[in-house]
Amino acid sequence: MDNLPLSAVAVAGDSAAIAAADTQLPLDLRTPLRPDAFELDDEAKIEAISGHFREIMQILGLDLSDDSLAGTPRRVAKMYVQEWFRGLNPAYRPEVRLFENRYQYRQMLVERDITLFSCCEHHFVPIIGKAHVAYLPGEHVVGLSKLNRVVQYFARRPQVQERLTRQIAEELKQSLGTDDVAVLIEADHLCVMSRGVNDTSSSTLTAEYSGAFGQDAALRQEFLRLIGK
Ligand SMILES: Nc1nc2c(ncn2[C@@H]2O[C@H](COP(=O)(O)OP(=O)(O)OP(=O)(O)O)[C@@H](O)[C@H]2O)c(=O)[nH]1
Ligand SMILES: [Zn+2]
Repeated sequence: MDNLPLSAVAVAGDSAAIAAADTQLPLDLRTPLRPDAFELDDEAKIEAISGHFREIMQILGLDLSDDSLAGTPRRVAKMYVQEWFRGLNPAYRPEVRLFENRYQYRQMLVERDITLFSCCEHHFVPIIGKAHVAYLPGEHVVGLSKLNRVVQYFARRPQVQERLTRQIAEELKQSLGTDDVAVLIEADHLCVMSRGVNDTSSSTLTAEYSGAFGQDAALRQEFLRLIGK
């Protein structure tokens, strides 16, 4: 399995109907995935990726018999499947539990400075930043940690920041049962910082305002004030 060619991985799922990811999102917001994306289980993916990463290291001229390098292919494969790209798998989509809004809290609720760790899908290097999300509660409120979990689920994929921002907003709208949602992401892209233009001071801000946040400039201003912008 270690050296399973990529073509074999591709052929494996051609005919099977696989639980698709992101079916709750509009087509244009879904992360582009192959139909056979979940044919291999996590362990099989780790084995296959280890083999390919070993080849990459060998091509670079690294001696894999060295103690420090020997375990790297498997370490990288585990990191990809179990951590960095965990959010590709709909099995890990967080369950967002709602509670009755028993105190009739009607003002905006903001969860700010949510740690965001993602991966640039163009260069496969980290995107590191913060997400701020807000919503206006109706009859229900959400457990706070679920807001962080939704951010993390979509962040743990190969991403572009624009799609990440809109995926989070759309998921929150659906799971909270309201259009009144705001998402703002500020992030550093290692592809900009460490290579190419090598700019270590610029950062990228993206925002999505829907429902009342889209219509009411004062509400948007209040959100920006609360997150310190
Ligand atoms: N819009 C957008 N672009 C991104 C994001 N992450 C990386 N990029 C950009 O994707 C672009 C890829 O452009 P290419 O010209 O194909 O790649 P490249 O030759 O490596 O480009 P340079 O980074 O300019 O060296 C670069 O301009 C990146 O800065 C993102 O989240 N959103
Ligand atoms: Zn990049």
